[in-house]
Amino acid sequence: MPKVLISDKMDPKAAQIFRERGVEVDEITGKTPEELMAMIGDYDGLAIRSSTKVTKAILEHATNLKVIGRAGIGVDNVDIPAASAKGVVVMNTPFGNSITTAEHAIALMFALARQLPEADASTQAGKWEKNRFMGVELTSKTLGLIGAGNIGSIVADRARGLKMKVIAFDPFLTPERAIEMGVEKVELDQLLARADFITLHTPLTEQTRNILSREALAKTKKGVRIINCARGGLIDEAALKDALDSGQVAGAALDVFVEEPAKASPLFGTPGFVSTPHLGASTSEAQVNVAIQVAEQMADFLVNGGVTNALNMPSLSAEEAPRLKPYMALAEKLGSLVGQLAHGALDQISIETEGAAAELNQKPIVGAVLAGLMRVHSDTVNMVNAPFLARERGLDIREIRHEREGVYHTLLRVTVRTQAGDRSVAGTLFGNEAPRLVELFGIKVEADLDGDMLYVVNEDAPGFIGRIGTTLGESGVNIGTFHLGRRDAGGEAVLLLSVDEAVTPDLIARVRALPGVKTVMALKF
Ligand SMILES: NC(=O)C1=CN([C@@H]2O[C@H](COP(=O)(O)OP(=O)(O)OC[C@H]3O[C@@H](n4cnc5c(N)ncnc54)[C@H](O)[C@@H]3O)[C@@H](O)[C@H]2O)C=CC1
Ligand SMILES: O=C(O)C(=O)COP(=O)(O)O
Repeated sequence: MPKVLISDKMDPKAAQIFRERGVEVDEITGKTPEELMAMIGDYDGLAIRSSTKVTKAILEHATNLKVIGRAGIGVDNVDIPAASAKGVVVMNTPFGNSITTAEHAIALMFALARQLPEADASTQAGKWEKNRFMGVELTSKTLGLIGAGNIGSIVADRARGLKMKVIAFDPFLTPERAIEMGVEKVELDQLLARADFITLHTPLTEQTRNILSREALAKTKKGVRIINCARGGLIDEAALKDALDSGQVAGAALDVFVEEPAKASPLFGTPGFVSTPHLGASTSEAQVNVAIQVAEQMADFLVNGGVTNALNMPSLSAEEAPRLKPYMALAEKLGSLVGQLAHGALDQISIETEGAAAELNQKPIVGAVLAGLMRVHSDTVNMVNAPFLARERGLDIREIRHEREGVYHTLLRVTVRTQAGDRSVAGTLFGNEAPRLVELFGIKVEADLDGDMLYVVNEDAPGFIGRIGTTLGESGVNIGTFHLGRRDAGGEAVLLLSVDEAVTPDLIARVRALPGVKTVMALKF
């Protein structure tokens, strides 16, 4: 039974779903990195929010880990390259808390416009400072959206409902989408110059880090109010403090900080500054949504192999999974076959599909070919880390779909480029489910690729099959299946034998000693 650790506070629905789906679950929150390192080895899955930091060091101890599920959106607390290299799938729940977070941004915008936190504190202190708190209206003001994705577009929608003018800076926002959203697409400098309020909704990346830098803040409209419900690090906090002090920025509301938990900050106590402790996603509705989604996605993966919302591997829907399953088995076997047979460095791999195979989602097929190929050299390779490792080794990966149907109703061909030239293998599915090799290095040969096999290339000559049968018999090796193919009569012939036990070096030496034998190799599937 797969076992999952929930290491951050999560709605109880998550644990309930794991149990219902046959996944064992422990909920242990608030552990130090050292404590997490000591326990992570027991688990197949790790369910987190933003508190747990899944570092490379933790992943190194995660000997059984297959999936990390983020009950939320941002995954900047997960070292995704390290997880990918280890073959661990990382998934998030990209929509479950977006409305809630957008609402928090709007709430903070009102809090700034009407100085609600300060007015509340003053009133509850018995001061009744009616003349101290003069606000501003939102109607007709310009809201500058930095990042117009899921959350940004909900914020834009709500802001338009408040009769604000919305302008957006997002390099990936198409003009059509901007029209659909009812926003004006602008460059960052224009946004800074024009916005009365600025709200940030981008992930934290190398491009967005300090997007509101000291220089950017200096370009803002005097008296601007800024909201950040996305990620700490998007704003230079020291520069923001100075801009608040100078009055360049009239108000700033931060839900997220460079260092979290933020227990001290020069910003604290600054007039016009409002903060919440990373509460963007904290509503009961959003927490139930993300808990249910993450548990279902992780259970799907651990129990059935379904992949949804993974950040480091292609999705595989519950409908596609059964159709793709035999193709992935075929793809993995063909990848493994070329990996075992092709010698020396490979610099290019082409994965061609024809007929029915060409109509399927190609990404999982490509992932499975690469996993088969790379696993020849490492036991820890799987569909997740294979493409990553292949690219790291400089392998040029090509996907080619042929609409036409050839001799076979469905065909998958894998060709690798080696120093000795191209090497190609092809396979089909018998009865739409049984993987079958149909071509090996240009020679037609039909074979199942299963268990231990012996691969022999020899000169096609009478008597050879008898001799090899005798040699195996004398070695006490039982032949399961026997497949033959040849380029042309009297030319090069290929023999693929499945055998009931592992092929020993002694057997290889005996076969190699037979007249006419050019190559002998043990294969394993
Ligand atoms: N405070 C909280 O509790 C929560 C925070 N978040 C954070 O909100 C952020 C946004 O989430 P979503 O809207 O769901 O993400 P999304 O992926 O739907 O949208 C992000 C947008 O940022 C844009 N973008 C990327 N690079 C950019 C750049 N250099 N300049 C301008 N725009 C750029 C993208 O094109 C995309 O449209 C994430 O960082 C997420 O972690 C999400 C949920 C809760
Ligand atoms: O979903 C996100 O990106 C968030 O930042 C929410 O964080 P949380 O799960 O509340 O710690």
